[in-house]
Amino acid sequence: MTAKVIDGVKLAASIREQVAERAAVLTRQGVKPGLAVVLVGSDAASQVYVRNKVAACEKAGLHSVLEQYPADLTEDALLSRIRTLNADKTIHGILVQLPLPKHIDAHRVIEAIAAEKDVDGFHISNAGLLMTGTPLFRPCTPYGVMKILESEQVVLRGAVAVVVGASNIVGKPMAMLLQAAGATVTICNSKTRDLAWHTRHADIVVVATGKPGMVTGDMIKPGAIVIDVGINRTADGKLCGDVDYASVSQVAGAITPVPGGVGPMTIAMLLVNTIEAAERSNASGITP
Ligand SMILES: Nc1nc(=O)c2c([nH]1)NC[C@@H]1CN(c3ccc(C(=O)N[C@@H](CCC(=O)O)C(=O)O)cc3)C=[N+]21
Ligand SMILES: [Mg+2]
Repeated sequence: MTAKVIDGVKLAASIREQVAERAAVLTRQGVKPGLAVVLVGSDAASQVYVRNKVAACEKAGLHSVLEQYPADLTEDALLSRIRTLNADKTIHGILVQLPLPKHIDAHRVIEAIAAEKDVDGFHISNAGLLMTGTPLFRPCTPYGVMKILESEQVVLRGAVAVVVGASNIVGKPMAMLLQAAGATVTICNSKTRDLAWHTRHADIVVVATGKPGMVTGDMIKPGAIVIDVGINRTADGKLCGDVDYASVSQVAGAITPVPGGVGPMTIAMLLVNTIEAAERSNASGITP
């Protein structure tokens, strides 16, 4: 069997079109949705990502502000910028690009973002709301994966799902969203004994480990859907995921490629979250 290759670029484009329509409605009502993206330091990959995010905003008719600071910015200075953005009525979403330099406590920074502007969904109150079944913002990458599964018409009720990787930004919220949709979810980690035993039982496998080639074709149930969240750069500068694409694509029913799978969806869902934030502030009548 050769897996269907899921086109994340195309799905992301259609979601961004819907965002553009909602942005136009809000703008006519006098509320231009705004996103602030904050980058500390000059990591090359981070610069590419934040520029892509800002470009996607402009294309969808959102207002965006890119704030770039040198790597030696103090934590206090960053917290102070966040407080200013929290109070800025033209800004509905705030994203602080991770990772942050080591001298800055990322937890403290995330908790400083107003929960109602936390379009990454990383704030503890948003994590708690997701866990208790009343999400405000769903973290963009897992949210994008859910949209992929929906567009592939994957039945989640009663399905067996395995999430490989237990990070706060992907693995754990991914498991929560799958669980809320009725799947039976196992979260595996780097210590899991016999990872293949788990993945072979799964109808849905989501891989977010940061280690290329961790999941191979022999670990996949024939026909399963495999979602590759990994983004790794090979020695020759090419992008690759965490899944061994060559072998898995011979066994899976469907697979997301890297690039062109989950990555573009992450950006599309960031725009969705920003629109939702702006719509909520408009409905509450607080913002101009
Ligand atoms: N606060 C915060 N929020 C994030 O959402 C966040 C972050 N920090 N730090 C870094 C990661 C990474 N991330 C990506 C988003 C899109 C692509 C993407 O569009 N990837 C393209 C390829 C892009 C390329 O060519 O490099 C693709 O997979 O097709 C990748 C990675 C968001 N992140
Ligand atoms: Mg740190």
